[in-house]
Amino acid sequence: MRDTLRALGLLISTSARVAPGRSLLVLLEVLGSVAEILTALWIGIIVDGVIRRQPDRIWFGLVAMVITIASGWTLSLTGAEARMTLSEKLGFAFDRRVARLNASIPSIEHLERADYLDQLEILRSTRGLIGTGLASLLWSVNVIAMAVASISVAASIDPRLLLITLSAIPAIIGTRLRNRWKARAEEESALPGRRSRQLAGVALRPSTGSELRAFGVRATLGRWLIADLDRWRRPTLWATRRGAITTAVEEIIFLAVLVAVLLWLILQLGSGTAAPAIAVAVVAARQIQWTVFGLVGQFGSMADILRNVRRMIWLDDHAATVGHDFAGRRPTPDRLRHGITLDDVGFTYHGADRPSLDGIEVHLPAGSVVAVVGENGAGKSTLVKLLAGLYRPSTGRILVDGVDLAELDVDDWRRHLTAAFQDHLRLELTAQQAVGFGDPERIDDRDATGRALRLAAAEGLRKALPDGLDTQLGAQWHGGVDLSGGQWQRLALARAMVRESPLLRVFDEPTAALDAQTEHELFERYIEQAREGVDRGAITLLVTHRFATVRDADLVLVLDRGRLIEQGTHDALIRRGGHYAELYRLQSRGYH
Ligand SMILES: Nc1ncnc2c1ncn2[C@@H]1O[C@H](COP(=O)(O)OP(=O)(O)OP(=O)(O)O)[C@@H](O)[C@H]1O
Repeated sequence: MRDTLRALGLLISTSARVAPGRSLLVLLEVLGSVAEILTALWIGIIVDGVIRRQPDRIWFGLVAMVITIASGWTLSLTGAEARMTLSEKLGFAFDRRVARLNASIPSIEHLERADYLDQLEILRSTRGLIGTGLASLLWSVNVIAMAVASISVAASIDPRLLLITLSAIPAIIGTRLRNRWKARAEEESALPGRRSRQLAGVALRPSTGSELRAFGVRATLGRWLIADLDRWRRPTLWATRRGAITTAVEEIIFLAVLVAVLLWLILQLGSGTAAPAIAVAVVAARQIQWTVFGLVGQFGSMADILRNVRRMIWLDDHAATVGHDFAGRRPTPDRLRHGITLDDVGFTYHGADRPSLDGIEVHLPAGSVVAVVGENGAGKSTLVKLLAGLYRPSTGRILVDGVDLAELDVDDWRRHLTAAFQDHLRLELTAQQAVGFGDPERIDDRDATGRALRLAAAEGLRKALPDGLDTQLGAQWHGGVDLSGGQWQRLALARAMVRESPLLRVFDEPTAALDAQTEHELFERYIEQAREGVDRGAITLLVTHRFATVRDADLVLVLDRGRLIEQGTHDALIRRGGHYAELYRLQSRGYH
């Protein structure tokens, strides 16, 4: 109930904010249709005037009816126009709200959570429904008014007609069932809906097209896509079919009740003079049916809308919970004096049954170059993401010069770091923008981009592009050029070099698509860069699989299945003759 009230509040406040005038004008449509109810009253007066042979009553009824119909139409048309515009504006407002919400969450966890993505998918597939929320809410007032009016009219004709309202009971039960089925169908469709869009995307992307063709799996993918589309539509079809059956049953019950009540009336009134009374009773009975079913149906629609507004609130609440973990407001210092300390840090991904990082205790000294090595799945990227503030540790703390990272303003912290990730962005913009993205304030700064390209050893790439930095990237755009995997990676590296004086630079296997020699050269450049930032205490953290590259690092961290098993300089670790020394020996043998 509390959730429903919150949903109603959100609906009304958002409507009042995005279209205050139209939110009021929508009421005219309601007034218009309430006015039309009066038509029944005027007909009654006209009929009465005819029976009693009173021309004044007949004229009064006729004039009142014409005025009512004309004003009802005018009000309805004005209100309907307002309703349509309001629906659009409200729908857009909620779409924007979802987009803003997604962008505002500081963590990336929500983008990996199936339940969050499912709710988003449902909101996407029911897009537009929420837009009709306020109009539908006001229409409910109208439907209630009509129901009260028609029930009162019926009661004044013959109280036995009220028995017809009993047919609302199966309609209420049916509506509740239909809503439950619909909600279940929405939940069940979300996952196959997301998957079918993903499969369709895979089939259409040029980067995946070659693998699909090379493996000859296009037909298989097509079959899976059809199966997922089927799984996506089936729950809705099932709910619709069962819904139609319950509606038919309700209609039959209603007809049975109607016939029974009318027979009772007819048998008691007898024949002849009772004909007009029976006609009025039939009209009143139809009116009751219309309003009762309208009322129940209206509550069904409102339940649909509110269910989706509640989903939005669920997303809001999720964002607020995540926001709570990122509520720190302290500014990031301009230089590191001591360094970054990981104090018993552990991290478990949402839904995972074991931690990806466990009990990490290490100090990254200010001004150092730190290398992180370990086998696939050891937890290297997770560590980098924790340091970048993309997740918060599940246990322990990360201390930046003794201050918990959670206490720092996350946006300010990110302004003080720069990163190149393994799964880097392929920004299909101009080359200038794709690099300039590394510092939002310098997206169009050509000097900054030129410097960053030099530092990333990617100047050759600029020369190779037909329009230099103005070249549109991506073959799917007019005049766009595609790049090789290594070239994209160099752009990502250059992007990480745009920000001039970061406190933390993280490179998470940014050179995996480059050859070992190039990686080595680049790593030497990183070290040069790191030495330049030494007076700021800047830390450079490099994740790599190639051990030869990390020899010059000040500190090497060796991760194994989420635990930090060794740390020290390359020489110290080799002397120690442990896991690192063993892996280094194996790799050196492999390369020579
Ligand atoms: N989003 C996620 N949800 C659940 N588990 C995850 C997620 N990302 C990674 N993991 C798990 O966490 C563990 C550590 O992954 P991580 O990506 O940090 O390893 P890594 O050392 O960087 O591996 P690689 O060298 O292959 O990049 C792995 O067992 C992985 O399956």
